[in-house]
Amino acid sequence: MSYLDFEHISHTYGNGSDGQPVLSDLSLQVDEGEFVSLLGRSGCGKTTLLKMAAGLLVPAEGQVRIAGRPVTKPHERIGMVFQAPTLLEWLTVRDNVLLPVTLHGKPTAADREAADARLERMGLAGHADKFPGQLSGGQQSRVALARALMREPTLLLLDEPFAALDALTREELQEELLQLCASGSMTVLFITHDIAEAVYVSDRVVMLQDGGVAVDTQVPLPSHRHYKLRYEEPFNQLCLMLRQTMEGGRPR
Ligand SMILES: Nc1ncnc2c1ncn2[C@@H]1O[C@H](COP(=O)(O)OP(=O)(O)OP(=O)(O)O)[C@@H](O)[C@H]1O
Repeated sequence: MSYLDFEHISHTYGNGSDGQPVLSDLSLQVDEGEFVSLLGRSGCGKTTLLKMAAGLLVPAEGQVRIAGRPVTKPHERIGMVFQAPTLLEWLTVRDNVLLPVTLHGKPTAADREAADARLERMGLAGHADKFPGQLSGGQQSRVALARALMREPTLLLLDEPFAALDALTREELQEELLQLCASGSMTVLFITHDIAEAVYVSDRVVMLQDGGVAVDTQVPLPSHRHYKLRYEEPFNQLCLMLRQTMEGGRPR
């Protein structure tokens, strides 16, 4: 069943995008529990679309719906992670994870326990009382993910969350993200520039081009992912097709 709907979205920013539409009559449906990656050249409108899903930007034309309801403001069951972990340096790791709760009131002992449990799940037990500056980049990304999951979002929006990490840490975080999403109850929209990352983590890959959807393909891989899949033929064929489309070449 469709959970997140972009219906005939068109958007122009004015001066910032030279008056050209960034998105032009784009429609896209994401099912409940589906993990969809958005790929596309820099500036094609991926973040614009994500901001619309988050209720941070209203499309000039068209409508975004979550569970059938029009999105007009930020929705409380949405979790977001940005490229930079955007942690508050003056708060401890635990208090950063608690931030979505703190914004609505004083955290209870149960909230603090829940934050610690999330940190433990992300391999960060023992780091709760540290400050973000005392953590590595990968650990900070894990804290940002734990924070996004704190209020058990139904929709997780990720904007290149692992872009600044080294290749192996990035792969570890991809695995952790897949485990976190394994229950299948959370719908995920994941922006990345990395074709292999998009294919590895997703049920479906959507490529944006010229303001619309250029490719919308299911990922034909078993739902239980294992790193060896990255070296197999179906994985590489799909990566090649996406790369050729992104380069403007003809898809095979
Ligand atoms: N607030 C804004 N004001 C004006 N123009 C903007 C604004 N935000 C984005 N743009 C422009 O809209 C276009 C799409 O931006 P967007 O950030 O959605 O692209 P993107 O696909 O996420 O890019 P990247 O992969 O580089 O992050 C770009 O040309 C950008 O310069």
